[in-house]
Amino acid sequence: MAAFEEMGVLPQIAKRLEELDWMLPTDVQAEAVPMILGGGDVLMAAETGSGKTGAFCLPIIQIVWETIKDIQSGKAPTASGNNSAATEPQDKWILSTYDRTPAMAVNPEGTLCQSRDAAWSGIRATQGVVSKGKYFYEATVSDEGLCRVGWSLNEANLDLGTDRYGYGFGGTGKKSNNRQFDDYGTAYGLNDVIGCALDLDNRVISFFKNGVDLGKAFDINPEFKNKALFPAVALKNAELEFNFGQKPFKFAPPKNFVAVCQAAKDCRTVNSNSGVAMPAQVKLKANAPQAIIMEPSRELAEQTYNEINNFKKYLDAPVIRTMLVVGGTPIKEQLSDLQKGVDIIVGTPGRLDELIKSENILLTHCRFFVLDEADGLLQQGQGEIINRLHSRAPKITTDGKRLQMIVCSATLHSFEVKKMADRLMHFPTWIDLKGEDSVPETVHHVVITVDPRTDMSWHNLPKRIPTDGVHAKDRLTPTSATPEMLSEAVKLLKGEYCVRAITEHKMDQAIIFCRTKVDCDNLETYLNSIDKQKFSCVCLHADRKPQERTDNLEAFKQKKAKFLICTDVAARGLDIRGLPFMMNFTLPDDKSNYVHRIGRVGRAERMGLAISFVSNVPEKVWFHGQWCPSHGKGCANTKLTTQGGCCIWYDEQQCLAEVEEHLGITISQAGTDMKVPVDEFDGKVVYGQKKKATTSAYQSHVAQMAGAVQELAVQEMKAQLLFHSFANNAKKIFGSV
Ligand SMILES: Nc1ncnc2c1ncn2[C@@H]1O[C@H](COP(=O)(O)OP(=O)(O)OP(=O)(O)O)[C@@H](O)[C@H]1O
Repeated sequence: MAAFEEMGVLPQIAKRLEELDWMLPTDVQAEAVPMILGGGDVLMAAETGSGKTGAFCLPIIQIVWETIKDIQSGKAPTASGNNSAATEPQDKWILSTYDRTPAMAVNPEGTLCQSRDAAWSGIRATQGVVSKGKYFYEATVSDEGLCRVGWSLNEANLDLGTDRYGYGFGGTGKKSNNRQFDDYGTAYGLNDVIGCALDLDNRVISFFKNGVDLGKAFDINPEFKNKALFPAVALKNAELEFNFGQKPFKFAPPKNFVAVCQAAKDCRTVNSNSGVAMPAQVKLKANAPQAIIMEPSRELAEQTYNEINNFKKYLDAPVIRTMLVVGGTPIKEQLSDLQKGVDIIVGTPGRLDELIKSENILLTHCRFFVLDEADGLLQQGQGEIINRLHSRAPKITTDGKRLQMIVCSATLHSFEVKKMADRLMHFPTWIDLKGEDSVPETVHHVVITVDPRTDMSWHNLPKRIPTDGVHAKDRLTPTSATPEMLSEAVKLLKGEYCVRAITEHKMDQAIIFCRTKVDCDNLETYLNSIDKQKFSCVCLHADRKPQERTDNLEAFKQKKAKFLICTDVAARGLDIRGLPFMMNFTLPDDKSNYVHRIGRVGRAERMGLAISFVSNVPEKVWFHGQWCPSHGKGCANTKLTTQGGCCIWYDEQQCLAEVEEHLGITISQAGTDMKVPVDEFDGKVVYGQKKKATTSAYQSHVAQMAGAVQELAVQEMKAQLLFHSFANNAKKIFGSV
């Protein structure tokens, strides 16, 4: 418990972790938790099973709880984002975090404001100018959306230009005062720079677009002669960056005009709506979560959702409300749950996108956007949804804090992820505990070659696994070694080898990954046909109904079924405590999925064995691309894709070479007797159990350090001798030293 509290984790959360037997943070947690608590975007890459889920869930739960607690207790946030009831700086020209509408977010520096609300939001500066002088400031449109910029009195409403106290110039090319919208200048948008000129001597307001003078926009109402005018802006789903003169203007101000921040003291006024802390202006909205966590599969979303509910057990006043948003569940239920209120949402991309697009989930309060298994999400083609959600989320929250993006996976080193990070993240910190993709030491992984030319047992197997039908139209004669016959034989042998491996290692729990859904179904049929008890198994793939998927995964976790047969949908993230074995019936198409698949074992320091069956003859397999009208369901087009069909010749040896090159290792081979080569240490390992130290940790540490300590002693001795000879020589030359 102390270790997590030392990292800044709340005692209520640390108490729960102790009950979960999490005595120490894992390496990635020790790095990531303080980083995320401190704010900022984080990219974390750490081995499978290294605790990444906890690394991002714990700080998010804590910050969401603290934020809601502050808002409910009326502690107003300050521009700097902390919650002290401090006043705003009286001498600086910044955007006021108090004189604004709740949905208008401001960055801690007070120079950038943004609203993602469907309604207009407004804000004014902390200071204004009065009586005489010619003043100027610039506003740059830094994100698409609607905006009106200009000047207004303190009593103006924040929807600039909709009453007589405000004077605005909108992106639609219209000026606005007293709800009068007239054509003026030209329209403006993303990256345009609007110069706002206020001539108090002649009582005139004018605007500039990218340095071009658009002429007089308003004569200021003489009634306001002794009233201060403040820089002001109204936004609708847009973002604007202000320069009150603290840095060089992009376009020179007109002659005799000075930056508004250079106004003489007697011509400046502090915004009375600003300054001392106001009652909390930030209001919570039922369907506006503080955190959105995106997962690549419903199983992983459920798992993370359950973990969060687990971690927050002792947090109350406020209770953090969580919600699972995945496809395949009635949307009506989700809509009513959203109206009851939610603070953290865990979901899959499709359903999240649907509910956010329809504004059933609002992003106005979202301060965490998490992409778990990020490279997997990009591989699934979810990049567009990620961009869309990110663009709709405010980059600065309503209490002045920056949106935090957390991106994690065990295999993050892909160009796609780096490109996305550059595009969406704000100076992210990389927490990279393992460099390129690697396999945890707790995973023993081996390859078993499948060669129907040397192992002829496929000719007379007592039971044959149903095969995937790609050779249904081929003439297969067992005596002929045609590519088609050998390919079909590979399929038969893999079924046999799977049974052989289970028997040899007395497997009582294993995940078996197949390349296609039909392979999963065939293997399930085959194992059940041999011995429903000894080989009890369930399937997990996208063609199974959501409820069946949930039930099957639960049956496997409860050990009611010994084997979980699945496609890559389960490759990432699934956490089955102490899982001892996994098998690759066929290697995955994507080499990074190899790490994710075998990473289902060897988690939380427990040992695991991963066996991959790799054919060394080409195998004809299904490949249903976009062109397949049935997306593979009941497809019988056994032609090759090059002939408009849905099959390819799969070169598994090539896949293996890519995996080995990707990991920079040569994966050890085992024989068709399924015996796994063990070194002297491995012989003592029990898969599924924690690594037993062969000696006490201290002894093995001492043994390990002995050489280095010895070397140090020798160096120390040499240094002493050198010093004495130096001292003696110096004495001879200079007398006493
Ligand atoms: N600090 C800890 N102490 C003890 N066990 C932990 C700790 N952190 C996580 N675990 C356990 O380790 C297992 C793996 O954790 P987790 O699923 O978060 O790993 P991961 O890095 O997300 O794996 P993957 O890359 O496969 O998604 C889980 O069973 C979890 O309960």
